[in-house]
Order: sequence, then C-alpha cells, then structure tokens
Amino acid sequence: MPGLSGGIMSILSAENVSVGYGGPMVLENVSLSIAPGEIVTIVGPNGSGKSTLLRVLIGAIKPQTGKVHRKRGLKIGYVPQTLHIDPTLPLTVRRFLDLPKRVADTDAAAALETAGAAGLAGKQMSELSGGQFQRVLLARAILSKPDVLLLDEATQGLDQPGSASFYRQIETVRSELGCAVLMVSHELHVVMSASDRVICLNGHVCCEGTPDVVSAAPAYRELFGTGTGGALALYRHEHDHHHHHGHDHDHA
Ligand SMILES: Nc1ncnc2c1ncn2[C@@H]1O[C@H](COP(=O)(O)OP(=O)(O)OP(=O)(O)O)[C@@H](O)[C@H]1O
Repeated sequence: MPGLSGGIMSILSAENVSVGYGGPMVLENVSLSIAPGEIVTIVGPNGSGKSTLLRVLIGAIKPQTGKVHRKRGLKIGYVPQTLHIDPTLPLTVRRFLDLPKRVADTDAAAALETAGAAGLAGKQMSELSGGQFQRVLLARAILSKPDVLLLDEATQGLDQPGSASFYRQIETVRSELGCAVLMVSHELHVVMSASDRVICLNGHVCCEGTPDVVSAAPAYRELFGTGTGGALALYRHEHDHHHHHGHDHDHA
C-alpha cells in the first residue's frame, strides 16, 4: 500500500516533482505517497529540499514538472518549523488559537488536551518552554481535524527527551484523530520510532525504509539516555550510489 504513488490508498502524493526557484534544481523527480493514518518521516541534510517538498505538497509552490495529488476535500494541518512572536506583544495561548479564525472554547480545550497542552490556555505565548510552544502549534494544527498533519522540523531546539516526548504526543494525536503524519527532520539517523517509513531526501529520494526500533537493546539507553520511552529509533541508510549534482551528504 505505501509507495503506490497516486494509488487508490494515497491521500496525498507527489509524482516526479521538480523545483528550481529559477536556479539549480532543488528537487529532481521526487515521488512520494502517503496513505491514510500512515506516519512518514523525511530526513535529509540542510538545504536538501525538505521544506520545499512540504510547500509543494500543501500547494504553496507549483512544481516546474510533475504533479501533486490531493484527495478531494483533504484537510491538512501544518506545524511550522518556527514561528516568531513579538515577545512584547501580550498574547495568551487561548487567543493564539483564535488566529486566524475564532474557535469555540470547547474546541480549543479539546485541541490543547489532545496536543498535551492542557492547562496552558491562560499562559502568555512568550512564557512557554520550547516543548510547550511546539504543543501549542500542534494544538492549532489539529483544530481543523486534519486528515494529514505536516510537521516541518518540529523538534528542532528540543533535547532528546523533549523530542521523544513530542513524538509520543504525535502518536497520541494520530490515534485520536486517525490522521496521517508527514514529518521532516534534518536529523539523519534518529527518527520517531513509530514511523512506518523513513525517506531520505537529498534533492532526490536517496533511499527509503523502516526505522530500526532498538529500544530493547541495552545500548539504547546509552544512545538516547533515559526518559525517551522508546519513542526514538535509528534509521540505517542504504545508499552507496554516486551523486551527479551539487548536493553533498554523509552516507555513513
Ligand atoms: N524561496 C526560495 N527562493 C530561492 N531559493 C530557495 C527558496 N527556498 C529555498 N531555496 C533554496 O532551496 C534549497 C532547499 O531549501 P529547503 O528549505 O527546501 O531545504 P531544507 O532541506 O528544508 O533545508 P533546512 O533543513 O535548512 O530547512 C536551498 O538551497 C535554499 O537556499
């Protein structure tokens, strides 16, 4: 079922997409497909085109070649990489959830609860920790009950226990909403263990596979420390081909 680009089980897919922003190609013939409820992680070094691919998928940029298919009526929830909010601007979490569209108190409370941010409604956005801030962004993204949640480097700036805890929250959201999840990470080797598939992008799709769940191994603790609850796993790359373009990356 996964991998069937534009196939019957796909809710969102890209087919041979290329993007160049008027210069060298940033994405070349990239295809990918997401099935309902699936968790897909895209890894790749900085500048490998991950954010560009997300922008293509949400329809914010039109690819030069190739196609994007979205299931009719598909609702997408987007969690941005960062969001700058003027720290001098008084803005509570509850008010933030009303942007850009006012939402009912019950919906706001339910979204905060699902995102693991219950009790934060009255806090100032500027007072939140990194992990709390990401959960509030997550709450805002799920207000519309999306079919697919897109996360752009949502754990950037969080430490490993912080990332692990955020990943567990994503699993909760996925099981409560039944949505698919597509997340992007510049972390090449450590991924969310619940990922059904990991795709390594470097202008093109380098390789694709499942994460190695190593939480049973004694080495896990050493690698990831304590308090990660098995939310992290390793992705072992399987690519030893040569690149004919300018992108450099570590294949180790
Ligand atoms: N609007 C734009 N105009 C011109 N070039 C762009 C634009 N957006 C991105 N690029 C270029 O495209 C390439 C890929 O950028 P992109 O942000 O998609 O990569 P990324 O993998 O998400 O990187 P990062 O991990 O640093 O966020 C980079 O070389 C970047 O400079």
